[in-house]
Amino acid sequence: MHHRTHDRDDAPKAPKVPHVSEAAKAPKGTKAAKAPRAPQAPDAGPAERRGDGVSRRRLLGTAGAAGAAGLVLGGAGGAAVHAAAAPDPGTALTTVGSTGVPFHGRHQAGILQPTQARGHLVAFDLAAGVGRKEAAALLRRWSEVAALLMAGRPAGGGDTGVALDAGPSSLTVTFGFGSSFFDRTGLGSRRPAELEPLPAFSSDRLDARRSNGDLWVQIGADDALVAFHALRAVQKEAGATARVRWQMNGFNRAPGATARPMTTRNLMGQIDGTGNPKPSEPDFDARIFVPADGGGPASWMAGGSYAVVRRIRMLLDDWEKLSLAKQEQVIGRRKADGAPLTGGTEATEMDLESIGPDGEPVIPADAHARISAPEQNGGAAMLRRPFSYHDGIGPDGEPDAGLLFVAWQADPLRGFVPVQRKLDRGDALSSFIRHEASGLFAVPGGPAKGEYVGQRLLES
Ligand SMILES: C=CC1=C(C)c2cc3[nH]c(cc4nc(cc5[nH]c(cc1n2)c(C)c5CCC(=O)O)C(CCC(=O)O)=C4C)c(C)c3C=C
Ligand SMILES: [Fe+2]
Repeated sequence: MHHRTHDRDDAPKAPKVPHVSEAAKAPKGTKAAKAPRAPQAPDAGPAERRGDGVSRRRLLGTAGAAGAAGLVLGGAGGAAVHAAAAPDPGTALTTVGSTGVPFHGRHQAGILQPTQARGHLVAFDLAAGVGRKEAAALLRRWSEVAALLMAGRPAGGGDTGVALDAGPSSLTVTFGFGSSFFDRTGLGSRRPAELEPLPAFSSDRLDARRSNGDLWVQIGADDALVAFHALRAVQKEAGATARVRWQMNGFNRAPGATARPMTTRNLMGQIDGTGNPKPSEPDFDARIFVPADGGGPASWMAGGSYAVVRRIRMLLDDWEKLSLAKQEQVIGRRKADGAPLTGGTEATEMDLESIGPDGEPVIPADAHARISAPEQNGGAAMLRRPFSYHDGIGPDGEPDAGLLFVAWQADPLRGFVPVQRKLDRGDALSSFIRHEASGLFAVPGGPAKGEYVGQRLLES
């Protein structure tokens, strides 16, 4: 299978997918939304998502034509599927499989890229007796395998073959360090102040066994087998050095599922991601990434970011009993199109001053979108890049489903913490959600070529 890469000249050089025009080649960098408050990169729909200038309609046209050809040739739906792996490169159905993300770069992959259709979040604890040297060797092995898999290549000796016929499918593998990693490896003096444990919130119902961890890996791909393959490879490389502490599996809308590029929906049915900071905004980098000028004990974090991970259960049986109008009041935005209750489109700014004929604010005082907005929190902002999850029905007879909330910021004290403090005090959504697990991880900047993730911490 031929692979395309999103951007950057350090990407593996591979032939392009035939039938995708030159216009489909990815421009450098992540494309920024143009309209104010437009959906930002991680949640934008396929054309924006890929940053490749191929319109959704155009992709559909390609897929439609190739699918039809498969049906004609094979005479069955299954044949159309197999056409993607057939030797004739002209039969590619879409670019979903062939799209790759570079492993090397200023930031690790898996932060700025659009959320993928499938995700795995895994925390590991170092085994007893393991120290800095073994941890460094593990990060080196993990980096090597991630680079191979993200380029659509096998993991090396003993590859399981699970992803054999697929391209990289926008696979990203992202690595982070929990606070306990620094104690375990004798690196306490290098622990960033930003990794100070999150404060307790009154609504927390946290399960310690599914929280935190020495190391954290986020895997995302637009194909479930590609994601699983990467998960197994990462677990295998952990070997005797680290063992899984917890694992959570998530999903998002598949690219191409909607008729036009759209911000994704969560399991409550809301368009979720609209208010995210946009890479085009002047303060985006400062809000999301650690600056290079540190020079202190945590200067190894330059270009990195802090990931707040929360497993947030949705109390769907209760939520689904609410009328549409009530649901919209809880969020402050319309369910159908994500527009603020004060009108316009999804891209329109909320008018937080607007008063309705009943004398009440049109966007209620306890509406989630009002309370969490940066202008209500001294400018605090984070890049939300979540996966939904569904683990069947819980012992309480209710769906064990919700959001694997992953928020990225340069400093949790200027991102997640002040916003969650405010939400904890009076968010209308809080009756319908429960925070069940939590983690905070330092995610270093991306590796340069020849480097592994975390090398600047582990070898200097
Ligand atoms: C502490 C941070 C946040 C938590 C926890 C959180 C949970 C959570 N949110 C939704 C659904 C929506 N959130 C929306 C907006 C929004 N949420 C946060 C922060 C947290 N959310 C922020 C900073 C914002 C943006 C506010 C703004 O600038 O306008 C929305 C509206 C659409 C959008 O902007 O994304 C929805 C819907 C759920 C379901 C949830 C927990 C399960
Ligand atoms: Fe939210």
